[in-house]
Amino acid sequence: MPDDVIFALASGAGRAAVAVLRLSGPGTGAVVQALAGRLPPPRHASLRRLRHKGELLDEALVLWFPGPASYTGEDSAEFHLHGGPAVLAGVAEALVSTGARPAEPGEFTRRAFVNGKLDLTAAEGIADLIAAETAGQRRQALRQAGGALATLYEDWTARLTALLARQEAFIEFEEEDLPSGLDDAVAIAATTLRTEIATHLADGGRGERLREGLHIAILGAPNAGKSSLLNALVGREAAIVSARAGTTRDVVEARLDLAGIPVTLADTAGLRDATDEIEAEGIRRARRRAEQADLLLLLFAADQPPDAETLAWHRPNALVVHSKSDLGPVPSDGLPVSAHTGEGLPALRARLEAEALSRAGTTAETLLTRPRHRAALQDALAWLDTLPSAPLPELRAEALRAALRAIGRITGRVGVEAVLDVVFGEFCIGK
Ligand SMILES: Nc1nc2c(ncn2[C@@H]2O[C@H](COP(=O)(O)OP(=O)(O)OP(=O)(O)O)[C@@H](O)[C@H]2O)c(=O)[nH]1
Ligand SMILES: [K+]
Ligand SMILES: [Mg+2]
Repeated sequence: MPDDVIFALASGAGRAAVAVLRLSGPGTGAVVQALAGRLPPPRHASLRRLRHKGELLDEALVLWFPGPASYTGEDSAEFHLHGGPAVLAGVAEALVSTGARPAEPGEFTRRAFVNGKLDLTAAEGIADLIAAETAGQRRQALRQAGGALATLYEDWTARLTALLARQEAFIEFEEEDLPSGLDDAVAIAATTLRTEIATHLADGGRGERLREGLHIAILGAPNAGKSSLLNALVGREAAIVSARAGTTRDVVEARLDLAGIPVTLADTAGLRDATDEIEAEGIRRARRRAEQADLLLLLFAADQPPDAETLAWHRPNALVVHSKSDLGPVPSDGLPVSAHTGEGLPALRARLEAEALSRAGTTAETLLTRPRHRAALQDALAWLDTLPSAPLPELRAEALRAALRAIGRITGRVGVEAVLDVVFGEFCIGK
């Protein structure tokens, strides 16, 4: 258990009207007293003069949060200072001279986890909430920080623990002492659990995609109007547009918010057999980006015949867009769009929003959000899958224990020891 007092700026860096400095650790009360005199009443903002070596540093609001009813579970405090660099430097220096030290990244939340204030998924939710750029991300992060995933996984953990307890009892006691069919009951309950975990996993990666953002790449022949379309969709001149074929070389990225889902839209080099070394590298990058993208926009310009290079990218995740629709009639197999007149842009945007919503999370469900959740649940599922064919009760118990450990890795609460209490507490077998 760490007993040093840590401190950090909780508000953003830079000059500001108010800067919030946060402290945590068992010695926090003494540190606050050293700077601010007597402690304010718990959880009430009090105006205090902060002094160090006789010098006035600032007049600040001081909040005192005695543990365990604090964010970290430890004694904690906040100074709401005037947000100037000299004030912050002076207070930081004073804090260090009292023995406090600057916090490591994430250290407050880490201490909260160590003190049982939240599980790992809630801690991840808090990190995601701070990083959230769109409303969709914010909703998902808030749900996770509020314990939605923890509740789901803890429910599974509790049920697995109960199953393991029964399975252990089956091994421990003579069969005639137990209700008949107990082993079958374990098998049936395990199958139900298995189905729930499998359903949770079969989410199409929507929660992860909402957290990480969706990648859309624009592909097409040189001069198909890719850069013009990117600029039109994001409403600024993000990429260079010119009448010369082969203008774009590097992948040009712009961020978009589509129905609350963060999207990185990538403009790429026009696809063709390039002889120019730099252009050829640009086309390699375009192809690499296209391979990684969640969605492809294939551009075919009304004034050019469809090119084989772009047609080759016709895949299930590709949308056909007929660009420069102001220049003439276009086929009906795609979306007509003109970056010059704006024709078709609202329809394209609506289509992209629908595609984004179908691929990324919605607000109603509790979705897993990180590859580590997925990996651990797949591991748990694989162990549950061994149950029906495991020839011995001991092996079935081992499989249940391994599944429990896998889910315990997600929440950070492994808790396999708890099973012993359940075995001898829940089962009064009369021995
Ligand atoms: N009439 C018309 N011209 C367009 C439209 N979109 C782009 N253009 C023109 O087409 C030319 C090429 O546009 P770009 O956006 O640079 O095309 P690109 O596909 O990015 O080209 P590369 O980067 O060279 O592969 C420019 O002269 C644009 O002004 C459109 O919707 N209508
Ligand atoms: K061009
Ligand atoms: Mg371009």
